[in-house]
Amino acid sequence: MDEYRKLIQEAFGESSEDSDDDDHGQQMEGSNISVEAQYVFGENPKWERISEIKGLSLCREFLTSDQQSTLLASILQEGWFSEASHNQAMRFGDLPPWAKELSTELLKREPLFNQLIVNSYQPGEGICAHVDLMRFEDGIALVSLESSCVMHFSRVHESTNENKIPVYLTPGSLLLISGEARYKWKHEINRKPGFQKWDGLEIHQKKRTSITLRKLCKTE
Ligand SMILES: O=C(O)CCC(=O)C(=O)O
Ligand SMILES: [Fe+2]
Repeated sequence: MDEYRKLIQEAFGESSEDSDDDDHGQQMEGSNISVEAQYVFGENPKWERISEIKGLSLCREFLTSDQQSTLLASILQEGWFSEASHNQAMRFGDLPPWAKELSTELLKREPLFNQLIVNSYQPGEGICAHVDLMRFEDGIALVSLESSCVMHFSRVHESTNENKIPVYLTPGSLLLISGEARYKWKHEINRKPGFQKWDGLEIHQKKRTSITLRKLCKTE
């Protein structure tokens, strides 16, 4: 489980601002994290590093199917997507309890994330290549729910369609994006017919939901 702690620290840095807070401080201590992380992830969470891209790590079985259903039910209850034309919700500051739980209980990140985006994609909908805004700190956590998809990474200055690195996101997976992966690579999801292929097979598209957690940079 040390690997898990190392990944979290690599992606989000040391627990800093709250280190004088006893509860929070303790959570980043080695043994506690092992016990709790084991409880949350089961015995063998499988972390993969995407070797071509520094700062990108993927855990395909981050959430159990029960945890995925609970999260989706919580999002549904928010009522953000009750109208078909609504496909994105953004929250700043105090996040809803389920998002806090995702961030504190599962990611062990202190201080808390204070920005949340939930994207709801119909089949065929995706997101254009982009680097997340600089007003967010390094270290972005992305949870993928419902339909599997392939997210493509390309270097910031690369304008051709070559050299894209595909990352396969199955339901319940967690992607940690930091360092070069966050600043030197763009990410995109092209769900138009023909683009969503993995292992030579086109992915059968259903609705997809993603949750991203970030921290706003401090404004001095
Ligand atoms: O939906 C996704 O998986 C990606 C979302 C994303 O890149 C973003 O909100 O910045
Ligand atoms: Fe993004």
